[in-house]
Amino acid sequence: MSVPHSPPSPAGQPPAKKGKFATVDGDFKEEAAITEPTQDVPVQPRQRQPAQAKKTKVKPIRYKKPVAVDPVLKHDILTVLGWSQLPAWTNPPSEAALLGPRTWPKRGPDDIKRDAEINGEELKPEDANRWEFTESEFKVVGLTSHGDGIAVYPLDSETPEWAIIIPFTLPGDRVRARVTRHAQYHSYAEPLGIISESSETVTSSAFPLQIKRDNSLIGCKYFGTCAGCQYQSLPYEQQLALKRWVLQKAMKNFSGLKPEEIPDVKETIPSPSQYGYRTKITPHFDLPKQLQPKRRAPKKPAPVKSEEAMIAEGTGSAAEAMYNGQNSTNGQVQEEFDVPIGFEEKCRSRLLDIEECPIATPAINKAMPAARADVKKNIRDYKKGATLLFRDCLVVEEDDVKPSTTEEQDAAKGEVSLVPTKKSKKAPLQLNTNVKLKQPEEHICVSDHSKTITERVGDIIFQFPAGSFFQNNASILRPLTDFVREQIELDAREKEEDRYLVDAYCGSGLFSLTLASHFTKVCGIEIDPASIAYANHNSTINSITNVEFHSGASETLFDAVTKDLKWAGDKTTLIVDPPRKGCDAGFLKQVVAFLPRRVVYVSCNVHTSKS
Ligand SMILES: C[S@@+](CC[C@H](N)C(=O)[O-])C[C@H]1O[C@@H](n2cnc3c(N)ncnc32)[C@H](O)[C@@H]1O
Repeated sequence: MSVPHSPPSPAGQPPAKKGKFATVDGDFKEEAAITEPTQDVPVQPRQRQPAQAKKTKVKPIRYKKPVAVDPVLKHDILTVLGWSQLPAWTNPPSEAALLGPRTWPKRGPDDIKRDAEINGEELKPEDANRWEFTESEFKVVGLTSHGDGIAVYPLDSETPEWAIIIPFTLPGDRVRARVTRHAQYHSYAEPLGIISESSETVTSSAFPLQIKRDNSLIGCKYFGTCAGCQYQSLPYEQQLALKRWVLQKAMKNFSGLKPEEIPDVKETIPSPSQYGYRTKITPHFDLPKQLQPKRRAPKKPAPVKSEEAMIAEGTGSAAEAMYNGQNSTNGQVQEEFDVPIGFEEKCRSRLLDIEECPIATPAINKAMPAARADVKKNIRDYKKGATLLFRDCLVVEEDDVKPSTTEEQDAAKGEVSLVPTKKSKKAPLQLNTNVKLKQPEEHICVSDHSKTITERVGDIIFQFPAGSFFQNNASILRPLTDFVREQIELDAREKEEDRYLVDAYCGSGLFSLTLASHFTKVCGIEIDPASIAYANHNSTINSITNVEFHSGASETLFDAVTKDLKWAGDKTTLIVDPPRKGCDAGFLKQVVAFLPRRVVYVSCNVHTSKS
């Protein structure tokens, strides 16, 4: 997560004072994906089977014409290839040139004959001339802002330098990789093994950092295959340096600021925990092909039976009966489906079966086996694939969610009524305002989107719907909110009775409530009504009385602030923490018109903090 403050000067305004930018680490190294090497160094790139051990079926390389080139990736590639290559970007090689036999190393007729023999296949005459790509050696010379290695390969005489993106590799690595996909301006390859690894001494203008792989640091058995994490093979301080470099590049290349206006990027603030910190994960699963609706056996009208009757005759739950006896255990042997439940595999569009996720909290990892087993056992009950929710939650002394009662009863009990989350159509929840954390603190895992989650940041307790946004790295929340407070630097000339804070995109009130004691009045705005209801509830349970929360789009915020609240810009601090896509242009226009005294911009995607 990047936390720059003092945003770039908006168009038409005097340049922003040269400020400081900092990154706070703690993203899901999205954040968020190796095998046994072909030779000496274990990268954990994908297991390469000895030729005789397995049938080798080389899939044809896919060519996908991209709709638009990611400008950040384009910049990273051209920095490696040299900007003299820019003309090639306006006239990219054709599909035929990319896929043509002269482009990539060829498998000769002997290879094809050998493979056919191994696979027990008959060699057809046309196969003798069939061209297929095999793997090759690549030297990695750069790194994309998303953490993938960039190698350069001579495509043909017209394109002597062509970029190959190879995940899990680092500048300085010599690797074996198999090209799997071409895009219009570069190709993707999956790593097969490291031939020689990056060394500390390697730096270049395209990659100015000194990094060195240390595979003993890898804390997850899926690292190198799962698309979730990129940097586990690097010492943590080098991961932090990489994050800072990404922010520096973004400021230089995408902020629109003149070089003299570009702020210094401070050292990345480390996350107190590097594993076991993530409080939410959402693995998913697809239905096995055999169970997908069009493949299911057509429904026959079946006599309606009671659930008890079905249980008595061993046909399981009513849901199982939907599929016309397909699920019957009545004398038939059921086909077992080992459904992968997890995250996308890097380089391949398929799911990886994840039994544990070491970056998630212990409570989440404890809950995963039973939830996974339940899905696998009851896979026939699902009509389609789904995403599972695992969310870490502090245990409160009493059950915090109570059934809806009358308003008077609720008022008498000191309860506030909350609107249901967008996804749940259930009756409004009633939350207990007397929230006491179980001592010593205990964590559980919650999977129901409509349930209430409890977290603590310093002395402040936060509750929010399990299905709504809350920062995912609990260990970094105190340093993050402290950092934001330090950046505000209220000065003595700001009268205590005249200090206002606007928290745009406030969620369930994280910044409003952790900063409220420094301001006369605080106003938070958030588009998700459920989060707003919980923000109000959070101010109640923490006895914070100088905050008000409004449900609505931040784009409409300043009308309320200037007309209704009558707060002046020069007395108001603005915190902006938008979703990954960044702020809407209308909102930014209003910020410029309002001219707040200071702005703290919290961002999880530095590349959308431009504007
Ligand atoms: C990155 S989260 C930040 C939430 C909060 N500041 C926190 O740290 O917990 C962004 C929030 O913006 C909300 N949001 C998205 N679009 C919005 C809009 N147009 N106006 C107001 N809020 C919006 C989302 O619901 C989400 O809660």
